[in-house]
Amino acid sequence: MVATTLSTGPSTTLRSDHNLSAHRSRDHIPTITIKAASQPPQKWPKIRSVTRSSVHANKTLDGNSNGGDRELQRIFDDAQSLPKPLSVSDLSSSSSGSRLRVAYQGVPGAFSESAAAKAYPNCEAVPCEQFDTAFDAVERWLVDRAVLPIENSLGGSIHRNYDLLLRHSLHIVGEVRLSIRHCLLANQGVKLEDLKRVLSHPQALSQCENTLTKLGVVREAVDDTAGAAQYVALQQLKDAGAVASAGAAKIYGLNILAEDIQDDTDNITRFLMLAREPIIPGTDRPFKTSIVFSLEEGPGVLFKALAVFALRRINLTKIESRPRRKQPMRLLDDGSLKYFDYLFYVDFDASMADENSQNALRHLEEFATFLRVLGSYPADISLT
Ligand SMILES: O=C(O)C(=O)C[C@]1(C(=O)O)C=C[C@@H](O)C=C1
Repeated sequence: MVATTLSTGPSTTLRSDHNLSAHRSRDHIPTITIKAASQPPQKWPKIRSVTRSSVHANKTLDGNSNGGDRELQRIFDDAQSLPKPLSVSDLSSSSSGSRLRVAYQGVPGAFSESAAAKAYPNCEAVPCEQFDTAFDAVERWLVDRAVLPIENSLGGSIHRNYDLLLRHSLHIVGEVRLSIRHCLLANQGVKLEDLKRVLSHPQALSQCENTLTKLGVVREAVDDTAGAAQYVALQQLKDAGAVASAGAAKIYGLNILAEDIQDDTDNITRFLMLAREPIIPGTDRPFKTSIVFSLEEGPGVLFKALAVFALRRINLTKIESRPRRKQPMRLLDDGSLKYFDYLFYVDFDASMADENSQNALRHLEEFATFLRVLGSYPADISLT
């Protein structure tokens, strides 16, 4: 028996136990839950330390007399296991030669899993129940990276994930763009006209708005596209379908009723790769940098902030504003009430190794009330 968690909407979470005997091939794939973060799945080495400093603190020398060689070996082993700054070469494999473990939200067959495979072709993709769990898994050294969808060409920004970037202190070390091709899946023998409801991730449902409206089905939001497919299969639903990938159809033994059902053929999602340590930015290839900042109230302040880039001919590729959660309202010096303090997330086409970028951020720092560099990383210039 495996516990599967499906969220049926923003506020309700449905937890049900399913017998996976019909799907034995997936039994071995551990999905990380919040609880599992403190009890790693058995095939992973037991992780005792969770921070860089506690890694150091745990390494004590053995004072035994016959331990000279052993001691040296241990020091050597310890040195090998200490975290090293990531370099660009770490983007496709782990420096120790072992497979990089990449956490993603969802179950096998989710688009985030494909994004992990695109970014790190030989990685071990580790399914997590929630994005928070994926972040946690990196922070607790259970995995090496997390993958996070951040924006989509049809649906726009994934706001919640912007908030997560700020709440955690992981670094952006890469990005990938993935072409998202949605299929309508159902159990064998179920026809299009039998469908009364369709389950999927809210982003996926909104990307297929036109098709689903034409079908006149009820839409039900769940945690991820592949999770929807898994649920439809496990429950052997006859009146429900799932919007998910062709890969998910294969994994969960579903039939593809319709292909490419997204509103636009070119449906692209941009994912970010996150790590505990930043990579050393280079200038040998196109780099992007992501920052977040806040500003004082006043006319033209945002204009001034953006000018620090324009003056240096730095191209901005994205700007997103989000209300500051902890301080939604505050009193200004003149006694008036300011309703929302905003955080501005900006991506620009330059590496932090460029003096030009460093000068721009130094300039911005002079008047920003808060500034954080989220990461400087190689731009994904591949065709999706
Ligand atoms: O549900 C999935 O398969 C995901 O990987 C999540 C997600 C998203 O959050 O945007 C990823 C890509 C698609 O845009 C639809 C859903």
